[in-house]
Amino acid sequence: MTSDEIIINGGRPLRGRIEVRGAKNLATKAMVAALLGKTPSVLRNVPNISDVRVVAGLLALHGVLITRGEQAGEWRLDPSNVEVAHQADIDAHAGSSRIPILFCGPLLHRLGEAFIPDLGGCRIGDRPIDFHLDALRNFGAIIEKLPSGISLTAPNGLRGANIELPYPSVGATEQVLLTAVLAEGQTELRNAAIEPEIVDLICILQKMGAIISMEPNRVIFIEGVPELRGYDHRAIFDRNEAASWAAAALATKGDVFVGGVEQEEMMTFLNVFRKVGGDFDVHDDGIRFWHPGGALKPVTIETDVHPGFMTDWQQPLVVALTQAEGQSTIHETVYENRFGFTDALVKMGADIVVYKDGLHDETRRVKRREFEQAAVITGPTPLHGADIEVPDLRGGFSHLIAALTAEGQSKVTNLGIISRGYENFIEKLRLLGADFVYES
Ligand SMILES: CC(=O)N[C@H]1[C@@H](OP(=O)(O)OP(=O)(O)OC[C@H]2O[C@@H](n3ccc(=O)[nH]c3=O)[C@H](O)[C@@H]2O)O[C@H](CO)[C@@H](O)[C@@H]1O
Ligand SMILES: C=C(OP(=O)(O)O)C(=O)O
Repeated sequence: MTSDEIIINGGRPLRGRIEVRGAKNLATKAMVAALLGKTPSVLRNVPNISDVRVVAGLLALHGVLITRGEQAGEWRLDPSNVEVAHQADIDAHAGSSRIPILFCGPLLHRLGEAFIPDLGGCRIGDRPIDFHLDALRNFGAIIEKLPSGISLTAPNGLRGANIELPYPSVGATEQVLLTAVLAEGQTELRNAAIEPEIVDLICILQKMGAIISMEPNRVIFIEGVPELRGYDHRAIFDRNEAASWAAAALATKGDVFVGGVEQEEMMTFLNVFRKVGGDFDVHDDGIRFWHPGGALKPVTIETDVHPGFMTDWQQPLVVALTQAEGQSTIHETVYENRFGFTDALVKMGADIVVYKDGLHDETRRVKRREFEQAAVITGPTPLHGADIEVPDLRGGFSHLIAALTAEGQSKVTNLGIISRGYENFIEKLRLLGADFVYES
């Protein structure tokens, strides 16, 4: 056995308590924001995941001194000596994560130049960066495409801009925020993403001295300031990790208290969880999710930008839907190719049909996006163990859930991808009473 695989004996409910950590989709960006400060920043509740380590490596290459605090998950980031990194060293980070694109604005402000390696992240669609590059050009950046990344300069500095995003992209909104805060003059961003992690990033930037106001209808105003200081901040909890463990509790007919989760950011997920037939109790220190017995019910879900049902939640939930009585439909409107993970579930006995051009009937005639896909899940179908390979982060977690739900033994390989976004998931499985063999 290698440390990249796990053998799971399924069919046992998950029961117990685990804690979620800070969000991958905030902590990594907060680390980049530290580059903008004149003084060191302290970030708490940082998850021990590989995406965080990738960003730490890139920051270190640019001269940021990173030290760990006494408490688990506390990081101090000192940007006093930011410097240009060697392109060859940066190249080593190519394909590792999506976060490097957010270094553009901060490095242009600090150094007047930036080299960004080719991006990684989950392969769930084309994931272009045109909105990022258009916004940066609006601020005054000059961008050159190189064989292994992009190089940027700003010979005349960066100036506030009027930007309207064609779609409320999370990354492009963060790009604009991280660039506008130190740009000269005002920036108006329209059609911005307003995910809770973006609001948390805005809180961090405000602590640093930025002036940012969130207006109705996805408009954000930023008044550039000449300098920013460091921040002290506790990262918002990871909504995706929380929803994943909740889905695991439901699919395995279990009962899991997920500590550190707050209701407000989970509202849309909680509604769906209840409609499917799961139950939950909100406490001050977390949310308990359980399967109350009886049949699960089918649902129709459309993934969307916040406050809609997040695309990252659909993959874990699909496993629970294989156990619902009747036909569920998921319309995926955020990414054009996010159902690849269902092949493994079908191999395990699920009845799932993917419609690559979307599904259009009397209830849904109009496509919201050109590339929509849909999956129809008909249940309940018993799942049986199989050898399966993790395709991407959330798909990988859904494979773990499927193996935990299935009767018999499954071997899940390529586990490393799951460490990109789930801290200590093996230990958490142990805490919840899962039956498995894993050798680190
Ligand atoms: C590290 C991180 O925070 N990842 C999250 C972030 O990804 P990420 O920030 O990459 O996702 P975006 O919100 O930018 O992407 C949404 C849509 O916009 C399109 N698009 C985006 C940028 C661009 O320049 N051009 C373009 O066409 C994408 O192809 C996609 O169809 O938000 C997604 C949507 O909530 C989540 O699934 C990811 O977990
Ligand atoms: C798609 C995801 O992440 P990334 O943008 O880092 O690939 C995710 O977290 O599910």
